[in-house]
Amino acid sequence: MSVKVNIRGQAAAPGSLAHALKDVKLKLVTISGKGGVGKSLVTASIAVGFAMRGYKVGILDGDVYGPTIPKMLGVSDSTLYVDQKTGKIIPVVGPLGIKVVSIEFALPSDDTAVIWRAPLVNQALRDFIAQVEWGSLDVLVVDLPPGTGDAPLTIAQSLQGGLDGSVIVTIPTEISRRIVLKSIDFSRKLNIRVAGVVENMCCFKCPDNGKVYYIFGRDAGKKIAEAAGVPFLGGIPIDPEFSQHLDTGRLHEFLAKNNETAKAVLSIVNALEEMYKDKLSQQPPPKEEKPKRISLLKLPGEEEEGES
Ligand SMILES: Nc1ncnc2c1ncn2[C@@H]1O[C@H](COP(=O)(O)OP(=O)(O)OP(=O)(O)O)[C@@H](O)[C@H]1O
Repeated sequence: MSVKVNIRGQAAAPGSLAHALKDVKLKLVTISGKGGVGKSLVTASIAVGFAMRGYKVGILDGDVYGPTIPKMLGVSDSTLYVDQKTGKIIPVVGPLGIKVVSIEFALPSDDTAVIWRAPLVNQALRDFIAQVEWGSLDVLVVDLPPGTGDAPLTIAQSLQGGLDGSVIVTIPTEISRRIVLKSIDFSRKLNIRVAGVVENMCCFKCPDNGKVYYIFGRDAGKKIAEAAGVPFLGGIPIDPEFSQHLDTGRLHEFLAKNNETAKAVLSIVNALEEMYKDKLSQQPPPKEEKPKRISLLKLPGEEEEGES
C-alpha cells in the first residue's frame, strides 16, 4: 500500500493531521494579525467563490474563540455527526455543498463563550483537524484565530508542510502595517507560502452620490504587500448589503449578485485559482463511500441515522 509523503519528506501516518488532509488538493489558511478585520468573511468568501466555480470545498473554522463562519453560511443550527464505522467527524454540508467544521457546532448555544486554557484549545484544534473525514476536496480554507499567538501557531504548526498558502487579511490603516508584516513573518517562519494580502474595508461607495471614500486611508494594504514582496490579491469595499447578507447566512446569495463588491471578492478568488491552477487540476482520488452517521452530541445507541 502506498503512503502519502508530505513536503518535509515524512510519511503522513494514518491518524496524523497530514493524513487527514491527504485527499485535499489545495489547503489555504487565512491569517490576520488582529481581530475584527474581516478574516472570517474573507475565509467564507474564498470558499463560496471556489464552490461557485464548481470546486469541492471545505472550511475548517479554527477561530475557536469567535466562530462566525457557520452563521455567515446559514448553518449555525447544524450538528456534527460521527461516522459509526470509522469514528470520524462528518462535516456539516452548507450551501453549494461546502463542508463545514466549526467549534460552534459543538457548543450548546450561540451565546456560549469558549473559556478554555491554551492546552485545551490546542488539543481541540488538533482533534478537529485529525478526526474530520473531509474526503476528497479541491480546496480547504482554514480560518485561524486572530493574532500570531498560541492558538493560530498550533493549527499552522500542526499542518506544517501541508499548507499551500496563506491569505493575510488587513484593513488599510497605517497601524495595521506592522501587524501585517508580523503575519507575513509568521507565515514565512512556518514555511507557508504567502499567497497574498487582502485589503478589507478598502473604501466605501456612497449610495447617494456614487463617490468613493477611502475611510481608513488609500492603498495601505497594497503598499505593504509590495514592500514585503508578496502578491496583493485585492480590496473589498465596506458594503452594508454585504454585511446584512452575512448576518442572515446568505453570503452565497450575495456573491451571486453581479454588483461591485461581489465582483471585487470574486476577483480575489480568480487570483488564487490562477496562482494554484496546477494543484487544482490534479486528478481526484477514487470516490468515497457515504458513511452511516450518529450525532456527535449523543452517546452511541441513543440515536442512529441511516444515510443522509
Ligand atoms: N467589507 C465589509 N463590508 C461590510 N461588513 C463587513 C465587511 N468586512 C467585515 N464586515 C463585518 O464586520 C464583522 C467582522 O467580520 P469578521 O467576523 O469577518 O471579522 P474577523 O476578522 O474574522 O473577526 P475575528 O478575527 O475577531 O473573529 C462582521 O459582522 C462583518 O459582517
